Amino acid sequence: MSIATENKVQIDISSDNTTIENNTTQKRVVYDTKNLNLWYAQNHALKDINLEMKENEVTAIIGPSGCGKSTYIKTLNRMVELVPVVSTTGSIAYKGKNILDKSMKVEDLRTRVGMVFQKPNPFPKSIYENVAYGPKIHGIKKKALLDEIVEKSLRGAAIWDEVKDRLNENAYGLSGGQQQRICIARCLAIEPDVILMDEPTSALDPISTLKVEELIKELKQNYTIIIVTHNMQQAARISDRTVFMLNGEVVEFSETDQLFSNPKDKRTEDYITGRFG
Ligand SMILES: Nc1ncnc2c1ncn2[C@@H]1O[C@H](COP(=O)(O)OP(=O)(O)OP(=O)(O)O)[C@@H](O)[C@H]1O
Repeated sequence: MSIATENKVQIDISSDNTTIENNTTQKRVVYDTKNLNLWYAQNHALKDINLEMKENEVTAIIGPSGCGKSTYIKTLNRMVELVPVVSTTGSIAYKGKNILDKSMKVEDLRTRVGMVFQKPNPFPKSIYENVAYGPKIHGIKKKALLDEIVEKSLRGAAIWDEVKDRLNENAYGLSGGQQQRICIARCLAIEPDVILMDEPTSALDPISTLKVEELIKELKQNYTIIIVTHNMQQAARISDRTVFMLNGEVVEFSETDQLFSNPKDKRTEDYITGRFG
């Protein structure tokens, strides 16, 4: 069943997943955040956040230091709960289910949602073992299947050609940029739907950064990507939509081209033109 509205937007309500359809796109909403508030003890770090993130898109989150970017992205896999003083109100629906609900098993969520961090953090193991680790934990034991997953994931992370002859070497022997792509391969090996990236290139040189950016653009064909970045040029280069946050609030959320060329809010304009932050 669908509801057609005057501006030809159709909302499919036949399943528990919301689909927004117009003449050119039909993309499912993967994360639907509604009235999210988060406190670290008394510190009100996220204030009434309302955001929709769609499948096969890159959503960038930008804003000055301390505005809540990392806090928000870490609520999307509930990593933020590792801080004991955290409390929340509101909801974050992931494919229709509220992940903040205590009945949601965090292990299940994290098999669907992978995360790549600011500093490459491979395990002190071989390249092969880094990538095979997740599938092994999920019970895959057959060597042939593990080999297949490792190769597919390394190809997916655009690093297979660089490492295929040294799979048994320690991942620490790779460059920072290569290590970050190993971490992305490790993430792909568990076949997530979503990849969260918290400043994934901030520790990388410009050439490695470019490779990871190219990779992100390719990965969005199969994954939904949400990336926190300090680098506005990066957000402009790789994302479909951009969120601008300030003091724990979402100031503006729109298509990336629109946000950078024609911001609606004066505070967004001031930030992207370098007047503060
Ligand atoms: N573990 C924590 N315990 C207590 N307060 C925290 C914790 N992490 C973040 N905060 C507070 O939450 C607010 C938002 O911080 P957050 O790290 O999310 O911002 P950010 O936009 O990611 O900043 P940056 O760009 O510097 O990484 C800040 O006031 C910060 O001090």
